[in-house]
Parts: sequence; structure tokens; C-alpha cells
Amino acid sequence: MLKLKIKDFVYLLLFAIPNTFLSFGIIYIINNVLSGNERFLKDYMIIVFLAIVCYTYLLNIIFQKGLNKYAFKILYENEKKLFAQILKAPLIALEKHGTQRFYTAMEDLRLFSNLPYTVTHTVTSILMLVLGIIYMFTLSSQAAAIVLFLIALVAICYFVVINTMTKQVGDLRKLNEHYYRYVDDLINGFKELKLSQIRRKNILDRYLIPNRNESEDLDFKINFVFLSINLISQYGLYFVIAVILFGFPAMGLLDRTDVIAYVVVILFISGPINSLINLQQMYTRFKVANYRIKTFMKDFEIDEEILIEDKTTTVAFQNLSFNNIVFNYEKNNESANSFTLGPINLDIKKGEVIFVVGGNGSGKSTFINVLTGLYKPIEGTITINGKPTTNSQNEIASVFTDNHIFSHNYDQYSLEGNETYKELLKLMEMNHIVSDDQEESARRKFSKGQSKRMSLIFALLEEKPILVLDEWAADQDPHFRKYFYEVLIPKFKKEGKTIIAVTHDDAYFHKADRIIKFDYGKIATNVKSSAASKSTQNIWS
Ligand SMILES: Nc1ncnc2c1ncn2[C@@H]1O[C@H](COP(=O)(O)OP(=O)(O)OP(=O)(O)O)[C@@H](O)[C@H]1O
Repeated sequence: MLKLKIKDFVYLLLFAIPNTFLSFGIIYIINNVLSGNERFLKDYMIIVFLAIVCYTYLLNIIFQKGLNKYAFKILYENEKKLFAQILKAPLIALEKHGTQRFYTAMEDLRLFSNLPYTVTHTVTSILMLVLGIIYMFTLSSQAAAIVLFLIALVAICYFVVINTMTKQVGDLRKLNEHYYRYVDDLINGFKELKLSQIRRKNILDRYLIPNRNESEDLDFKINFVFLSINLISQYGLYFVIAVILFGFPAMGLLDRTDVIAYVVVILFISGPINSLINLQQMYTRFKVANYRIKTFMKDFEIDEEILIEDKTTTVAFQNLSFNNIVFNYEKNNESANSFTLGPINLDIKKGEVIFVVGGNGSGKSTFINVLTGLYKPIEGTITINGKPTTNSQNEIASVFTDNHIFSHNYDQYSLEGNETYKELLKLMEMNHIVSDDQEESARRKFSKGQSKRMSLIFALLEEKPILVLDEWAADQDPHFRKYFYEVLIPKFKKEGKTIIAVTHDDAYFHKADRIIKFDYGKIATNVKSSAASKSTQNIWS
């Protein structure tokens, strides 16, 4: 997803080539002035020298500005792409890979903002190195060949040591992955940890501390090796200089003037050499990050069918049917779980109140996720008003068991000055808690039961014909639960809403038109509520 185009390389070379030649012009002048070359000891030479310095400075400023702009464009564009991708991804992908993956992908992207700088440094360093070596060859080919050989030797030593570290770096990454899981447990399970000294002691003594100890040792080893190897490249340079200063004149390869030129060139190219050696680590990190971003994009691939816009909204909702619908977790996420929902055949008519019941793990929530289009069935079709659909979001508003109140209003309606909203606050007995129509007042921290009431208000404001509620009343006090089943549901029904509610409240089964009971992923009972309430016992047996 992050590639440099040919156009970018041309832009890069347009900067790098003149920049390298000008920088090299600087050492060329230094060399000749130091060695007392008559042609360079003229008065105007200082002006030439300063002019080159100023020109290179300006060239760098202009280029760096463009580069910065480009780097941030890459970063922010890809961040936006990442958000778009995750919002289009199916729920099952998020459940399978976890939200953590999203955060690491963001971190990896941040790393890529360094890509243009790294490439620029690589190109300019290589050019500088090549020019330096050519210059040395023009003075003495034998001496230059020896210097080249010595530089290569230092570089080989460096890469051999670095490659032996790959395994340790991988081990450290694994340790850190475990570490982040413990951190996650510590933050999200803080209350549970506070309540148990044993748990606190175990997470610290058995997991966090051993993990940190192991990481500390490995981190130290890796860093020490990197430090030592960087010193090799630094001290290896002194070794090369010693050969030039003492070895070459003794071997008769260079005279004094050329020795000065060689030393100046070596000092000048030592920067690019060190940069190239250090940049190698950056390329390894880019490779890993690129792989991780690619797998992230693949794992969160968009299901084209889900993106197809449904046009059913133009016709008023009449009925929704499940025709031989089958859903399976195993087929969707390759896990060992073999839970299968279906085959389900079901008709839901406008204005019906349906209670979905069943034991824990019988498939109620899975059914709701298929119904709302969050899970894609592996077989069968869902039809709305007789037309097959893969996307029922235009018809369904829902409140899930783990409801979430957004920090901002992402919906089409506005709360401010909204009379329906004010009425709903009263209807849901929330008008004493939320005293005005401001967004902030509706999006603060509520008690669990209150937050469910707010979510129901938001779902009703969507004005969709079907209302899906997953164990909505479970968090309500007895008074409001009774009010919900005896007043609210009949009121919504009267207004033409179709209600599909997952519930365990058998005392109110008679308030539904129909009871659908799930058992091992299949519809075991699908009866009129009058029949069900006469024999509630039968429903649960
Ligand atoms: N994301 C998932 N990946 C794999 N298996 C899952 C997933 N979600 C649920 N299951 C499994 O599917 C089965 C049905 O779960 P589901 O949540 O639909 O049950 P439920 O009837 O809503 O239960 P409860 O009353 O406890 O909420 C269970 O065996 C559960 O372990």
C-alpha cells in the first residue's frame, strides 16, 4: 500500500544528484586549499565556497519541505484508508483478529512516514560514497581498491552480527506481545484485580515480572550488540585512516598531498557510510511493518456484497423472511468452534412483536447478528418485501446487549430543538436525568440501565420500521421492566413498529405475538405467545 512511484524517484534524483555534486565540490575545494594548490588559493575562492554552501543549504531546505509534505500526505492518507477499511470490514473479522490489530497497524503506518527520508538518505549516501571512491581512484587505483576492501570488511562484520540478532529481536517482539496482553488484563480487569490479592500477586509475580525480567535481559543484549557494532563502524574508520596515514606512504602508494586528500574524503564519506549501515535496520523494520499492514488489509478485506446498497427503503416495509439460512463460525473464522445456526426458515410481518428465547449459547445473539446483516450467512437468502437482500440496515435499528453511546452524534438527526427527542426522554423516564437537549448531556456516563434507555431513544430516533433488542430489559429495574413490556412494547406496536426482542423474561411472554425458541442453533419452537404463555413450562423444557 506504500509505494514510491517513478515520479517520486525522478524528483528525488533531481535533488540528490546536484546536492551530491555540490557537497562534493565543497570537499574538493577543501582538499585543494589544504594541499596548497595554486589555482585554489585565489581571493575569489572564498566567495565560490560560500556560494556553494548557501546554494546547497537552499536546495536542501526546498527539498526537505517537499519531502515533509509528501511524507505526511502518505501517512494521513493511509490513516484515512485504514479507518475506511475497518468500517467496511465484516464484524466476524474484527471479532477474530481483535481491535489490538488496528492499533498495531496504526503504529506501523507511523513508521512509514520515515520512508521518504530514509530513501533520500540512502540515495544521497550512496551517491556520495560512489563519488568519494571515484575521487580516490583518480588519485591512486591501488590505494582506492585497498580502502574499498577495508570498508567492505567492516560492513560485512556489521551485517553478520546484525543477522545473528534476528532471532533475538523476534523473541523480544513475542515477549512484548505477551506483555501487552497482561497490560490489557491489568487495565480492563482492574476491578477484578483489586478484589483479589491472590490474583494481583499472580499477575505480577507469575506473569508481568518474569516477562519484564526476560525482556530486560534480551533488550540489554540486543542493545549492547547494536552499540558494539556501531562502535566497530566508528573505530573501523580509524583503522582505515591509520592504513592511509602510515601504510600507504610507506608502501609508496600515496604521496603526502594525496594522503591529505584521502583522509579528508574518508572523513567526509564516513557519515554516509554510517548512515547506510544504520538505514539497513530501518529497511528491516519497513519490511516487517509492510508485511503487517498487508496482512491487516487482507484480514479486514471488504466483502463486496455487503457494500451493495439496498434500495428497499423506497417501499414501506411489509415482511422479512429467512429462507434456509445457515451460518457457521468455523467457516467464517477457521476456529475449532463448530456452532452452526440454522437452517432457519422464518417469516416476520410488519407490526409483529417477536420474543426470541433460548438457553445460554443456543444461538440467539448469532441469529440477531445474521438478522441485522452483521454476519453473512453461508447458505440461504434473507428477503425483505420478497426481494433478496444482503443489507437490512435501512429497515433495522438495534440496541445490543453491550450497547455503546457514541461520544458524538454520527446520525442524521439532531437532538437540539428536537421535539420527538424531548418526548422520548419523558417516555423513557430520562427527562430528570437529561435536563436539556444538548448533545453533551446525552453522551455522558450513565448507569447501565440508563445507558440502555438512551440507546433505545437513539434507536427510535432513527425511525426505522424494525426494532431489534438484545436482552434490553435485563438491566432495567422491576418497575421499568414492567413498564417496558406492558406500556412501551404495545405502544411501539401500535405505532407500526416490528419488534424482535431477545429476552429471558418469561413473566412477560404473553406480551409478544410470537415466541421463537432456539436450541442448538435451530428454531425448536415457533408459536403464538398465547400458546406459549399457557405452557411457559413447555417452552423451557
Ligand atoms: N465470535 C464467535 N466465534 C466463535 N464462536 C462464537 C462466537 N460468538 C458466539 N459463539 C458461539 O456460538 C454459540 C451461540 O452463541 P450466542 O452468543 O449466539 O448464544 P446466545 O443464545 O446469545 O447465548 P446467551 O444467552 O448466553 O447470550 C455459542 O456456543 C458460542 O460459544
